[in-house]
Amino acid sequence: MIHPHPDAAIVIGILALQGAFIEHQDALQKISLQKKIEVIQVRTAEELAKCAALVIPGGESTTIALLARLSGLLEPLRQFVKTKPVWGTCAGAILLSKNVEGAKKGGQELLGGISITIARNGWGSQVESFEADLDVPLLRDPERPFTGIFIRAPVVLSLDTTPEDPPIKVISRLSPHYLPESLTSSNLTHEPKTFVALQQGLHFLTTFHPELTQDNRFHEYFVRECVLPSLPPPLQ
Ligand SMILES: NC(=O)CC[C@H](N)C(=O)O
Repeated sequence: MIHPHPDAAIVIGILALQGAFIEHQDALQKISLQKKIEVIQVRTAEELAKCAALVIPGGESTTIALLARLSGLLEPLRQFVKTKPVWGTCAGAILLSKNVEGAKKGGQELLGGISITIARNGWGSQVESFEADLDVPLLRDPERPFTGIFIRAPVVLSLDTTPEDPPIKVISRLSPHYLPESLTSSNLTHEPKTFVALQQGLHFLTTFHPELTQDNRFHEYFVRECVLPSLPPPLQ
């Protein structure tokens, strides 16, 4: 393997087919870790090939998948997910899931990557969108809650890991009282439905929109815990 120069910037792509990709680009560019980060917008397989990691933004997962297919990106994205870190936010979280409920008629193209079943629009339509303070014990300044912005957000229905899969780590969960009646059940404390930020191996998933706040601690977490560990030495 040819090791990139230790001072080479880490190229992180933002899938820029549809949705809130500019906000992710702004948030990542504000991160000051020990490595330089170059953020590029990805619309082609050639641009994807330049990336060490990828963020799939919020938007409409069916539209993003359709545009990915039309632009010849769907298969390159599926291959990328097999070896490099990907963070999916909201619609991106749906695309990163192995299974989806509430998909559009005729089914929904997914990339896989995180072994969960997720429900599109789990809280309902736009009018059920909400904000919630999240506990973030693994982020910088853990005593400071993170404002989660949930816009027609998906809900994690189940963790479907097999013995061969990396374990799923819950990074942040929602207080059960935010769950809609339709999703509540007796044993809420360990319900996957309260899990709103998950990590599995190098992949990361948030069902809300960190990029719509001025708080880039989730962006820092993704780079520190998913991107840097995926790089060949001495870049780590
Ligand atoms: N804010 C969002 O990304 C919404 C996701 C959208 N409801 C979907 O199903 O893809």
